[in-house]
Order: sequence, then structure tokens, then C-alpha cells
Amino acid sequence: MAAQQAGYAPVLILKEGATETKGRDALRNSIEAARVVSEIVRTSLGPRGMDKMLVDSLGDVTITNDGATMLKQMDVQHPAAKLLVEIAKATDAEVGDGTTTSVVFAGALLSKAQELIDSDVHPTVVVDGYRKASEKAMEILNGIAIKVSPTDREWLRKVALTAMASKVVAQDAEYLSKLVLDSVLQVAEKRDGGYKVDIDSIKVEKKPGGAITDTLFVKGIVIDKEVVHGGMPKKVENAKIALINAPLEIEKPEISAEIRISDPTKMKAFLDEEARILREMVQKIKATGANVVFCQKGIDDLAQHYLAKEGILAVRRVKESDMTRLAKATGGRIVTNIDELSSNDLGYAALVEERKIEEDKWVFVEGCKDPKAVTILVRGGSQRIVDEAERSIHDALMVVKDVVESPAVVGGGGAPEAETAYQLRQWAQTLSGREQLAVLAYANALERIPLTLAENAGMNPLDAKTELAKAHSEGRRWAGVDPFESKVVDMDAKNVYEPLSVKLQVVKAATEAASMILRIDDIIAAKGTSAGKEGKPGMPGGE
Ligand SMILES: Nc1ncnc2c1ncn2[C@@H]1O[C@H](COP(=O)(O)OP(=O)(O)O)[C@@H](O)[C@H]1O
Ligand SMILES: [Mg+2]
Repeated sequence: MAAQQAGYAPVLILKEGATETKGRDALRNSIEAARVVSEIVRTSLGPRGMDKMLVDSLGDVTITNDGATMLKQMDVQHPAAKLLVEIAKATDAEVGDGTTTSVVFAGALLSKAQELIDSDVHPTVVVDGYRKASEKAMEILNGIAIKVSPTDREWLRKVALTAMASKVVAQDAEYLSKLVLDSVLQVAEKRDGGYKVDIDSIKVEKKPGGAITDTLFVKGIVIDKEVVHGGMPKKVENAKIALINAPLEIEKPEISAEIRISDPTKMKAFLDEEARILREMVQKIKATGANVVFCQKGIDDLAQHYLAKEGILAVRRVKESDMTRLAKATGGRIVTNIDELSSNDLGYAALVEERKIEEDKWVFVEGCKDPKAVTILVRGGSQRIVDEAERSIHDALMVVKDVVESPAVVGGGGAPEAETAYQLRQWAQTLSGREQLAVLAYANALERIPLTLAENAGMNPLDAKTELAKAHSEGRRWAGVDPFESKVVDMDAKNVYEPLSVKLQVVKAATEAASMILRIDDIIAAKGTSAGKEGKPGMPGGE
């Protein structure tokens, strides 16, 4: 690109081959790219949404209904489209659910914005109006939400079921939701007058085989490693567990050193010395009363032999994350120096046992006393099924965590979106001119959520829109779309609830992404990037 001033040579500020798209064209281009992404996930929203089959560059196939998974695997190139993928990821990390909703909503916000811009409303006015509308929307959502008790299993069960209703494993949702509740409530810790749930304390381990209903909740930790030595016990009851983050080996020097021993008796003395050190290590462990050892590092063959002779069950090279979970589950402390190990550091489990899981041998640590880390062992007919089950369990764990931490729920089926749209429209009457237009556009975009649910269930969106508007004007605040019966119903009567925090996050994330895209008036793309390539309008990179 060159900027030319009279009398001067052109000033080159961009690299050769770079392209620049400016003003309204740039904006239109970005909006289109983001909308393409939103269109793709739109048909998968809700329990009657379609699944997507994703094939990655290695040919691996994933079948999923999970918005976050789809977007992560789509490998989107256009910068504006990438922004939408980012909000899906942020929503996934923040609240774990509502990813498809936030992308569909952001896409709708952008469509409505395009209409306003086409009728000569400046993008800045739209952005300001959207910001005000989103603040009001959050206020409305907070106002209509139902406050619940954070440990009330009935409410938690309802939100877990709603999160899983839209997934491939929906028919087993009832069974899985019980395991999800058991896990979250087990690891929840009281803090600052409320509860905190560390989702990493719930280990989700999976193994194809059996049925989904063979999925287990383990009050402890399952380690995907076997007992290190054949002579060790495979089962220890009343386990006293040492957690060691130090090698049970003689540390070899970093650089290879050579030791020359000429005298055979010296050789023996050298080996004896090694054996003595290892035996001492094992004696120290034994002296604390430990009968199980989990070691984050290696265990020397000879040390294994001594441990076996003492009847101690040991597992080596345990992952750091599993060591942390073992500490939380058994109440033990991880020591980094064997000399410091004492009986106070030992954890407890009623049973430590190696079991065969299909072709593998795994160690189960169970029957812990009030463990603050637990395991869900996912089973199912195939790798694909356990993968999708794992994703659904993740969503359910997250929504239950959301409610335990911020105990408030709203109805599902697009009811809160429809109610918020209804109240926003009334509020818009108090605003003036162009601002009012932006708030109305925002309300229309929110309404796209129940309408998309309706469309995906094969309903006529216009009929659904009229019915929803009527119901909400009559004060039926939880009137939403029941995709199974393809009609507008009161979601509270259907027991379909979602965490308030998911809806707040959807509003926040989608508004932020849409605003960011609406502020773009210049795209400068390096040569060869897709945003810089010529493309047809509507496709990423289109001019
Ligand atoms: N049984 C149900 N009846 C009506 N709506 C439901 C039901 N189960 C889930 N939903 C709705 O489906 C939507 C979520 O769909 P989903 O595909 O999980 O997308 P997201 O990734 O946004 O969570 C929410 O609006 C939720 O209320
Ligand atoms: Mg969901």
C-alpha cells in the first residue's frame, strides 16, 4: 500500500502482497465471515439439533453436538470468524455450557447490526446500543432467576439433565446425572459463605467397552497404570498410602560418567552399596507404616524387589495431576524427600486394588474418607461413544458446578431469552431514536435462540414467534420451546432449567464478540492469509 503526497515518493507501509480492505466493505466482510460460522453451528442447537461429523486432517472422525468441540476442530481462518470461536472457547472455560447459544446469538446480533448499518445507522451507535441492552438484559435475567439451595439435589439434577438432553448420550442422561451430582457434591468445599468446586478434582477417565450404564463413580482415584512388580500384592485393604515425588532410584549423574573398578571385590562393594541405599529407602517407607506407594518418578528394579518383599503395593511414574488428586482424595501429603516421610504424611483408602479394564490393568484407590477428589470412569460401546459421553459429562459437571457456586437457575427452551427480549422491548420505549433501534435489534437477536430451537424441532418459526410473544405478554415468563413436542410450553412445568450464570455468560460473551467485530473498519492482511485472499462475498476472505 502506498500513501502518496505531492512531491514525495510514495511511502510504503505494508509488505508487498498484503491487502487492505477498508470501511463498510471491511465490516461487511467480517460480519459475513462470523455469520458463516454461526450458521454452521445453528442447526445443532438444542435437544433436537443435528449432530456434526468432523473429519480432521488425519482423517479422524468425531461425531458431536457440542458447539465448543465443533468450533475447535473447524480450524477457522478468517480473523472475525476466529473471534466467534474464541467466545465459544471462553464460554466453555467459564461456565462449560451455552457455547452454541453464544455463537448463534452473536451471529444474530451481527445480522441485525448489518440491517441497521444498511439503513444508515453508524456502527458506533449500534455498539453503544448493544452495550446498554446487554447490561439491561443481565439485570432482567437476574430479576427473573429462581434462587435455589446450592446443595439441593433436585435442582442440580434438573440442570444436569437439561445440559445432557441435547447430547448424543441423552437416553442415559438420568443415569449419568446421578454420578455427576455425586462427584460435584463430594468435592465441593465451603468457602466465603458459599461453595467452590474445583473441576480438576473430578477425574474423568474413559475406556471403551461395556455400556454407558457401566460408567462408574469412584470415591477415590483411578490410575491408568499397573502395579509395578509382579511380586507385589494386587490388593491392599486399609491402605496407608505414601505419595512420593522423588525417584526411588540411585540418581545417575547427568553426564555419563565412567567408573573404573579393577578389583572384583571392589565391584561387589560398589553394587552392595547401591543395594544398601535402595534397601534403606524402602526401610524408611516401611517404617512409616505405609503399605502402598505412589511414586511420581521411577522405581529401580531392586527397590521394586525390596518393596515387594515388604508386601508394599507400588505404582511408578504417576502423573503430577494424579498425584495432586491422590493427595486430595486420600488426605495424604506429597513428599519430595524420602527422609522427610512420616506416618503423618500417609493418606488413607479402604481399598487399593489393581483391576483389569479391558486389555489394561489399572489401580483403583477407593473408599476414601470424605475425598476432595473423585473419579468418573466412563464406559461405552466404542471410542466415539465414550468420547462424546465424556464431553456430555463435562457439560453436566460444569452446569452443576455453576449452580453449586452461584445458586440461581432460569428456565430452559429459550424461555429466558424470550422473556428478556419481551422486557427489553418494553424498556426500549423509554429510549430515543437510534438507541431504541439498537436495543430493539438486540431483543430480536435474543429471540433468535428460542426461534432456532423451534426451527431445529421442525416448527414454523413465525408461529413460534407469535405464540411466544403472546405467552410472555400474558406474564408466562418461562414460556419456551419444547422441541420434543414441537410446541410452546411453560418450561417450569417441564422441569427444564439452566444455570443463571450460563445465560449471563452468553449475553456477555456474545455482546463482546459482536461489538469487537462491529468496530472493525480496516482489515490489513498479509499475503497468503485467507483474509487477504480474494473470495466470494460471504465466505471467509471475501471482499
Ligand atoms: N428438554 C428440553 N426442552 C427444551 N429445551 C431444552 C431442553 N433441553 C435443552 N434445551 C435447550 O437447548 C439449549 C441448549 O442447547 P445445546 O445444543 O446444549 O447448546 P449449548 O452449547 O448452547 O448449550 C438451551 O436453550 C436449553 O434450554
Ligand atoms: Mg448445552
